[in-house]
Amino acid sequence: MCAAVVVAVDGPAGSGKSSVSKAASRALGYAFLDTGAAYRALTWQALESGIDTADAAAIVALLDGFDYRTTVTDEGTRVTVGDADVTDAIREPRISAVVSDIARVPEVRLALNDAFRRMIRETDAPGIVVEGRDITTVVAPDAAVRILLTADEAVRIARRSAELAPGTASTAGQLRERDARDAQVVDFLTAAPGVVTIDSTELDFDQTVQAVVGLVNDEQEKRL
Ligand SMILES: Nc1ncnc2c1ncn2[C@@H]1O[C@H](COP(=O)(O)OP(=O)(O)O)[C@@H](O)[C@H]1O
Ligand SMILES: Nc1ccn([C@@H]2O[C@H](COP(=O)(O)OP(=O)(O)O)[C@@H](O)[C@H]2O)c(=O)n1
Repeated sequence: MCAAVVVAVDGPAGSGKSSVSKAASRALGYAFLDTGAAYRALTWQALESGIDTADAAAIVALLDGFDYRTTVTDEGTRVTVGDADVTDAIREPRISAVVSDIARVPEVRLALNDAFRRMIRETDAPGIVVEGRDITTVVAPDAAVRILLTADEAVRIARRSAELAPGTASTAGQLRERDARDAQVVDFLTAAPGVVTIDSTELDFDQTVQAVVGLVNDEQEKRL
């Protein structure tokens, strides 16, 4: 039994899942778990090992020695695989381009989901905000608060483009293709029963964070 309040957040690429969830977790004094970082780190490991990401058997073979860790520092969360700090590398477009290959392998999802559930159980914070694609439905369907964070595609592409150096066109194509491929594996475009949709298309960043924090506070009040 997990004593922490679990806040599950799913949504498509660029909807604000990680930045909004991180800020909300800070405001609430909760821990934060970015599940996409683990899929990205395993992808980094595959590319580093010269493995074709379409080779599911080779990817599954990587799982055994996959030494994935996250460390919270004053500068933010650092992600390491073995001795390598991959915090920045896992955000590179070369990773985004093939991460969906890795995420569609059932053995990968089972292994990572087990690890995520363990991290949730072991948190010593009063709550934890967990974000990804299947948190509300598969990883933590019994979470106290379950949110689908969305925004119109054009807005998501504009936000993502503003972060990355390459032109909007390639960002747009990659984001669309990744969402389409990911949606074949898990449904993060429609809210499952009991999941609250927050559409941030017309909200600025702070308003979106406030919407998440408000939902959590409302839920906490109901439980008192
Ligand atoms: N409501 C919002 N208004 C404006 N910018 C936002 C909003 N939500 C997120 N952003 C910005 O959009 C970008 C993508 O957000 P991110 O958290 O990386 O999305 P995701 O994790 O869903 O892919 C970030 O630069 C973030 O600061
Ligand atoms: N719970 C999750 C989280 C991520 N993923 C995969 O990991 C990739 C990277 O996730 P991410 O959350 O870092 O992606 P962004 O939305 O931040 O761009 C996604 O495109 C999915 O392929 C997943 O399948 N299930």
